[in-house]
Parts: sequence; C-alpha cells; structure tokens
Amino acid sequence: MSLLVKICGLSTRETLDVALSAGADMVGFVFFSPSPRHLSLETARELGKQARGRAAKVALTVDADDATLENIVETLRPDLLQLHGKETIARVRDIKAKFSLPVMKVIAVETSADLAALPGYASVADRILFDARAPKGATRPGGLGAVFDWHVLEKLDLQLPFMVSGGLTADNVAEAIRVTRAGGVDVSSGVESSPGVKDPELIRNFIRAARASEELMVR
Ligand SMILES: O=C(O)c1ccccc1NCC(=O)[C@H](O)[C@H](O)COP(=O)(O)O
Repeated sequence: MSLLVKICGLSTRETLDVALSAGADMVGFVFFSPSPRHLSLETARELGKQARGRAAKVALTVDADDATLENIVETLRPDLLQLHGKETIARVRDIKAKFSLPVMKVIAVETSADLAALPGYASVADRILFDARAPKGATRPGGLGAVFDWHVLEKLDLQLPFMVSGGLTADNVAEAIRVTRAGGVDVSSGVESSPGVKDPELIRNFIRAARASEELMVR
C-alpha cells in the first residue's frame, strides 16, 4: 500500500490548490477556534468543493459536540473525521455510528506509556494518527511543530492503518517513515512560513521528500 501524505491546516484556495496539485492524498481542515488554522463554515464549504474528488477531505475537531460535528459534516462533506481531543472509546464509537464516516483517532505520544490506550481505540477507529503530545499549557493539542521519539513506535504491532505527525519537515520525514514504518505522514507547521500561513514551496518540498522516501522503503 502506498504512503499517504496529508497536508493539514489548509485555509486558502491558493495553498489548497498547491497541495492538491503536488499530490497530497489528504487535506486537513481545522475546526478549533484557538488555532491559527481554524476555518469558518463558509470557508470550509468553498474549500471542500475545491478539494472534492482530488484528495480525501479530513475534518479535524477537538472534543466537538454532535451539533458542531453535524454542521461540519453538512458543510465540508468530509471523507474522514480526525478526533484530536480527549474523546473516549465510547465517544469514538458513538461518532462513527451517528455520522457514518470513517474516524481517525489521534493518540498523543510522549512516552511508550501513551500507547496503553491503543488497543481500545484500535477496536473502534478506522485509522490512528500518532502525534506529539502537546506540552502542558499549550493552547491546542496539535499543530505545534514538536516531534516525539519515533522509536516509541518501532515495535508497534497494529493491524489498523496508522499515520505519524508532529514536527515533520521535508528534512526529517524520511527518518520518521524509516523508524515508524507508518503508512502515512501528516504535517502542518513544517510547511508554513508562520503559524497558519502555508508556504507553497515548503508544501511541494515535503510531498516530494515523502514520496522519495517511499521509493527507498520499497527497495
Ligand atoms: O493544526 C492545528 O492548529 C491543530 C489545532 C488543534 C488540534 C490539532 C491541530 N492540528 C492537528 C494536526 O493534524 C497536525 O497536522 C499535527 O498535529 C501535526 O502538526 P505539526 O507538528 O504542526 O506538523
């Protein structure tokens, strides 16, 4: 199965087009008001139309209630829901049942102890995203440009598809894939010139580097 590349936190037509044209498999849209990448529903509707049929649309939420999820699903028409908060296993199951959409549950990683909850989430989610755990006091649980120790995942035996994120860049993505054997990579800060401002050249470079490392993996 080929490597999935996700560019997350897209918020303009221009940079969304760069990601799509450069071959991103997934494009992530953030619905979390403290984030510099937060999207209004009106913008989400427009970007969703632009991305339709060109990449999988990922709606990223943090402990959102049903009404919020309903509005996002109605407007963006996502292909995947990324749950980036403290959603319980039961809540993940509930969201899947209510919205009939695949769910990617984020596991925040700092040490191997953070993998303890994995079996339970793996029994309800469709995908897992391992992201760097946000430091105490952070204004958001992700999109902080911080890496975690990928060796924590070295001996992972997970039957579910999984991705890694957290401080990835064009310079380190190959190592992240080599160590974790992840089936997908996800980036936000590493393709920005400043928080929330996606940079076309950084997007292109990241996707190019991820694809190049995929070639190495096959060999
Ligand atoms: O990107 C955000 O602002 C954000 C806000 C709240 C929850 C999650 C958020 N991002 C989640 C992502 O999927 C990011 O791509 C992931 O955390 C990696 O971010 P980065 O380290 O900046 O590449």
